Amino acid sequence: MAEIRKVMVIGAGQMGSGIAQVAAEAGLQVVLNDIQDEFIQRGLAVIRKNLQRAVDKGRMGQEEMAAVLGRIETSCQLDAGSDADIAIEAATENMDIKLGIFRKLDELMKGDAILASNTSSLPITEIAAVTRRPEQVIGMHFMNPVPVMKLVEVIRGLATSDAVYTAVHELAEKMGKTAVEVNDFPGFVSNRVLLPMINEAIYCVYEGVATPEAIDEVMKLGMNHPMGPLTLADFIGLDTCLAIMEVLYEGFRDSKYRPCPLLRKYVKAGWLGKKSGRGFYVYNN
Ligand SMILES: CC(=O)CC(=O)SCCNC(=O)CCNC(=O)[C@H](O)C(C)(C)COP(=O)(O)OP(=O)(O)OC[C@H]1O[C@@H](n2cnc3c(N)ncnc32)[C@H](O)[C@@H]1OP(=O)(O)O
Ligand SMILES: NC(=O)C1=CN([C@@H]2O[C@H](COP(=O)(O)OP(=O)(O)OC[C@H]3O[C@@H](n4cnc5c(N)ncnc54)[C@H](OP(=O)(O)O)[C@@H]3O)[C@@H](O)[C@H]2O)C=CC1
Repeated sequence: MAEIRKVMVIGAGQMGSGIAQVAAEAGLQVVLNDIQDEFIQRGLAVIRKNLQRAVDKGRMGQEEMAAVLGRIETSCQLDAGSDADIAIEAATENMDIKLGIFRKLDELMKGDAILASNTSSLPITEIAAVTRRPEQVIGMHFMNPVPVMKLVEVIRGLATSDAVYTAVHELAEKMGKTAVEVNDFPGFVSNRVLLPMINEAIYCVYEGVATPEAIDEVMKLGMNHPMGPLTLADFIGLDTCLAIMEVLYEGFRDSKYRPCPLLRKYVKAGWLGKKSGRGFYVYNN
């Protein structure tokens, strides 16, 4: 396959902005897309802040920072990235939204472009099936915060070709990450293991076993987790956590994956965690 030089990132939220940042730092041309310019500007502000911190710490020169930012073009129109070699979709965790985006990408992008999704849990095979190029569709699952976390889970859909897998594996390594190959099952590996633990921690709050602070303290001091599960849930976004639990529950039809009612209640209340200012904790963003 031809070398990947240009990337379109769809969704400028916490994941999309991080993916755009590490891609531009790796020397790739980037088009960052979202439905509203306001979200793109918010994503760019986070990228600038991260790069400025690297400059302040002497890890990056001012000129390099300007060059990285210069490689990021922005647009609210998907066709601005139609000549990119790969699209990495990081829009909201909702199947209808993702299917709509992949249908459009399939129409717009050049024939040999790879279409990747950063979905946390949704089936890659189902996303691929709405395109005319299912062998070029793949999961490229970065971890949050993208500039810091080393892993990219690379998910093969049923039809994903070996050449596309290899190209995406190499791209992840070029972006300074370690790629791990996983097959397409609900929640893949990362969230099949992580989210039931988070959901169980929420059940502990729901059932009055302990306060959120106490639960997080147990897991930090007792299990050496860098963040307690409720802080992590707030960090991921409670809407995303609920969406992942729903995919696990519906995908396996096993009651062990039922989302905690308290999680549903918080999401209905708009308590989405750090990004909305309130979840299990309160934040001054
Ligand atoms: C839901 C899914 O589909 C999959 C997922 O992503 S699940 C979530 C996976 N992520 C995790 O589990 C994260 C768990 N938490 C951690 O690893 C750590 O708490 C953390 C890396 C986020 C912060 O680390 P810390 O040591 O507690 O804090 P701190 O010292 O402030 O930060 C360490 C470094 O990370 C950087 N950093 C922290 N948060 C950051 C962010 N949001 N964006 C960019 N950089 C960040 C800091 O600038 C700092 O960099 P330097 O050392 O170069 O200065
Ligand atoms: N949060 C996490 O820890 C992780 C999340 N992921 C996955 O990454 C994806 C994004 O998550 P995250 O960044 O946290 O979510 P955010 O809510 O922070 O960002 C999603 C962004 O996508 C935008 N968006 C929605 N629909 C479209 C569309 N049709 N076209 C372009 N942009 C759109 C949203 O705009 P608006 O606000 O208007 O809806 C928002 O700006 C999800 O699939 C999630 O599961 C993967 C790994 C970790």
